[in-house]
Amino acid sequence: MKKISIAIDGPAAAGKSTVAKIVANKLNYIYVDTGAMYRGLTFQAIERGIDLQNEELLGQMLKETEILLEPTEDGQRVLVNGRDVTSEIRGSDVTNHVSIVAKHKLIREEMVRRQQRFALNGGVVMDGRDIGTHVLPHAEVKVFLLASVEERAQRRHAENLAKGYPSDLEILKAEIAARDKLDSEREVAPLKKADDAVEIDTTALTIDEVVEKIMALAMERTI
Ligand SMILES: Nc1ncnc2c1ncn2[C@@H]1O[C@H](COP(=O)(O)OP(=O)(O)OP(=O)(O)O)[C@@H](O)[C@H]1O
Ligand SMILES: Nc1ccn([C@@H]2O[C@H](COP(=O)(O)O)[C@@H](O)[C@H]2O)c(=O)n1
Repeated sequence: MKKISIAIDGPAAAGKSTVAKIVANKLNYIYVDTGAMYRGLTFQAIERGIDLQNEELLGQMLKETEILLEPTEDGQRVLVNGRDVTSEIRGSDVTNHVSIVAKHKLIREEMVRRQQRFALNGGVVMDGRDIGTHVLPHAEVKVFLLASVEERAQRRHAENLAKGYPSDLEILKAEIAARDKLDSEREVAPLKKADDAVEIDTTALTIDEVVEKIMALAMERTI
């Protein structure tokens, strides 16, 4: 069967990585979480005390930084220069600063180059903010996942509580909205639905229902 590329974009906590992982497993494709790459770089910059507005310095650091995404049983491991930072990059410090790092042109150009290399042979499910518009503009399947900000915050809140992390629903909602605003309003490759993407509002859909819809699109384009 032909191996295609599937691009999944959308705002924060819309369910992109959850469904992307399941679809990739079902199709035996590789899964690329591009947000984890921006998060990995942000983690390292914060740790080194680098000014996140300093594009030149961040760009230089990225050139010297290897970011690996390794598949595991239940998801993926993120290695930054060989160091496992999988859980550290999900912390609130990284989450609340990553959009500053991700707005820089130099950073995006290099990240996009690396992401395109992952997809060279097809057979990839990639999620992010600019996959359908910039990284894989020729992807056979493009999906733009949406859900209301209340629903997204509620889902993230439930996830935090299940993991035993402290969580405040109102703070989460404000953080998600702030990140969406930065990601949508930046000059370079903003969060935006590609003209040819299929929009799926997941507010009232289960994970399985969303997966089914994406699998149906994939089957149409694979045959
Ligand atoms: N359709 C759905 N119904 C209910 N819960 C969902 C649905 N899709 C995803 N979730 C849950 O919502 C939370 C956020 O999902 P996920 O991490 O996949 O979002 P994301 O878009 O990848 O987020 P981010 O952009 O912040 O990386 C998770 O706890 C996930 O289990
Ligand atoms: N293609 C992408 C992917 C992510 N970003 C930026 O990274 C942040 C974290 O992404 P998550 O999917 O892990 O939440 C996101 O808010 C963006 O700032 C991006 O710019 N492009």
